[in-house]
Amino acid sequence: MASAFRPEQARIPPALALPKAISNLFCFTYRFKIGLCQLTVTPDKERNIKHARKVIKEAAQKGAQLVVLPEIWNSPYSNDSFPVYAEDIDAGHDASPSTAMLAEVSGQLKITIVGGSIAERCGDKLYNTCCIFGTDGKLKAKHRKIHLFDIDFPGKITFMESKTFTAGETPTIVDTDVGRIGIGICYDICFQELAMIYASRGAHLLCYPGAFNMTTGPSHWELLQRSRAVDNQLYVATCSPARDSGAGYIAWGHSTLVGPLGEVIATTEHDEDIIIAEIDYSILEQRRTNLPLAKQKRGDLYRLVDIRRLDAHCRV
Ligand SMILES: NC(=O)CC(=O)C(=O)O
Repeated sequence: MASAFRPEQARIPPALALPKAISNLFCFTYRFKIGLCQLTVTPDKERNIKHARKVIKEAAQKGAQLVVLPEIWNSPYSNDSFPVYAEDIDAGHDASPSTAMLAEVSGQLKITIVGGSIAERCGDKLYNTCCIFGTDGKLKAKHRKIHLFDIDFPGKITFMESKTFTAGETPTIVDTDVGRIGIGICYDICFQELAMIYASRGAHLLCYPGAFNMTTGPSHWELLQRSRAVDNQLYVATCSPARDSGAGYIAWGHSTLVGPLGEVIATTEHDEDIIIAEIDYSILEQRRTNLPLAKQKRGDLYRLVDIRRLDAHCRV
């Protein structure tokens, strides 16, 4: 069933156990294929852009209506590289060849793209930024990573994204032809409140372009995705770069789609791959009827506060 998504309908909070008769009135693209492109990334930016274009086309040929790319897919993941590869996304296509390619290809193929992330230059600041393009090739939203990856596992990995990046200030939830999508970048997945805010605003799917590593990957990557999905009763999709054992930062890989009961629907190992998997939003309603968490919450005892009034940033 593929028809236009009606964002005004999606604003209805997802507490969602909607009666079938009502949900049948909705015009979401209820069932569609998602493509998670676990790309190899090299120091050659031009090659990375060309390669991403080719792989996105392949995913679309395999039926993907929504394509997701990895975190920092056009450059190595390092504080030395971010300033060198950064692009001024708002300054037009010449200043941002990576997002120019995403705009072109999404419009040409009439697909939605959650464009992983790239280093964005804005004045004297750098951000780790995800651009979301609609089926008309237009930029629908930009998410700047809110939680910077500053961690220290002595003898294993220390990384300080805040050496180069500034943290974003705005949660991003976006209405697309393939539903209402909450966006986070990698470390953003560790913060449950962000996912809860998205769920409370009617998200069907959370997309996290990410690049976990050989320390955090084995212990946290799948666990966090399944937790965000089962706690919020929605789909969660992640997309990592493929692993390059010779790189300064070694990505874990294992891009994954998780369903609303926390079940892994599709995943892969660490090599380059395209995961094509089906999403069916009609099961959200059913799962939330089976397990009516939203109705059973004790709002008299605890409550989530949306300090930044997320609706103001919801671009439709
Ligand atoms: N790039 C990251 O933000 C990595 C991350 O979050 C991790 O835990 O690893």
